Amino acid sequence: MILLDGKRTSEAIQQEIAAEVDAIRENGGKVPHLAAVLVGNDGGSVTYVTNKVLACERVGFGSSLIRYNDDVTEDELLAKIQELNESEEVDGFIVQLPLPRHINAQKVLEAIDPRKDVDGFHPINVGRMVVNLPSYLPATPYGILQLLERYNIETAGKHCVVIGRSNIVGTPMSILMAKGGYPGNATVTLCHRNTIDLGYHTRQADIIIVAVGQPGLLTADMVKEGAVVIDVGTTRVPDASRKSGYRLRGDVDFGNVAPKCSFITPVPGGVGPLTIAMLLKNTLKAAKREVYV
Ligand SMILES: Nc1nc(=O)c2c([nH]1)NC[C@@H]1CN(c3ccc(C(=O)N[C@@H](CCC(=O)O)C(=O)O)cc3)C=[N+]21
Repeated sequence: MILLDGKRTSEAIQQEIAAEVDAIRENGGKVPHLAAVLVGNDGGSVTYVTNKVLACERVGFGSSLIRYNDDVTEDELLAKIQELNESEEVDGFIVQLPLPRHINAQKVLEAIDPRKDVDGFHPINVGRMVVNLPSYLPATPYGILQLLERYNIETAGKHCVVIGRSNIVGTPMSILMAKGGYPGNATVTLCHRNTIDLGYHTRQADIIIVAVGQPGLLTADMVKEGAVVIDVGTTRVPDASRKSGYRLRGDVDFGNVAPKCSFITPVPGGVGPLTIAMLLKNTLKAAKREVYV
């Protein structure tokens, strides 16, 4: 069993990005700038956005964090997005999800200029991804592709079972794994809450990618010997023995599943850190006008 070290892989990618930023600066260019819009005080969201801003500093990007209370109006948010769309300084920005219920998240995402949509959530970027046009890939699936590639995991002709059909992970992941090229060329099954007998599907899988947010969903009896298991879940569960009062749990029963695997990601330290690295990568591409020329 080989642990897919997301933290180390993320650091390697961030070093590559930092080297490019140094080169841009030495050539008198403008360093990339990422802005993040955060609404409310949800613990997870604050942690992720803070990590994103810290990562920007590490690689030499400019960054700004724009915070609002839960009671911000949709119009206020849309006005800020307009400003970020027009900003000469900001190359890319994200609006952290989830948003409060009184705000139409889809409307907000569609207000983002696709050229600055470094999350890759705008329907234009999703559509371009599907038909193989240059686009910003959503950071979590993009990070998983990097992990497969950097560990030289064979995907062609393999049976890949994706569990979860969210817009930001499961659905794009299933599409990307089925595409031509490496990593890709897999035979893909997309499972979700209406799937009958999930284990029937997962037991046939060479690669399982689980993105549900249900701690311990994937158990050892559901996994074939030698499978590759990618755990996207990061649910906070109460833990009185921790200073923080919680710990992170993935969607995989790691202790029992890991011994059966050829490769497996831990939580924390697996997919999460890659998500941040690939957001930076997309911001670098935005600054270099690589996607939309
Ligand atoms: N517009 C938008 N874009 C996102 O990319 C987005 C979002 N909204 N909303 C929430 C989800 C979740 N997400 C994570 C990012 C990093 C970690 C991460 O770094 N996790 C660390 C641990 C962090 C900790 O200690 O809590 C790890 O797994 O090792 C996890 C989850 C991005 N998301």
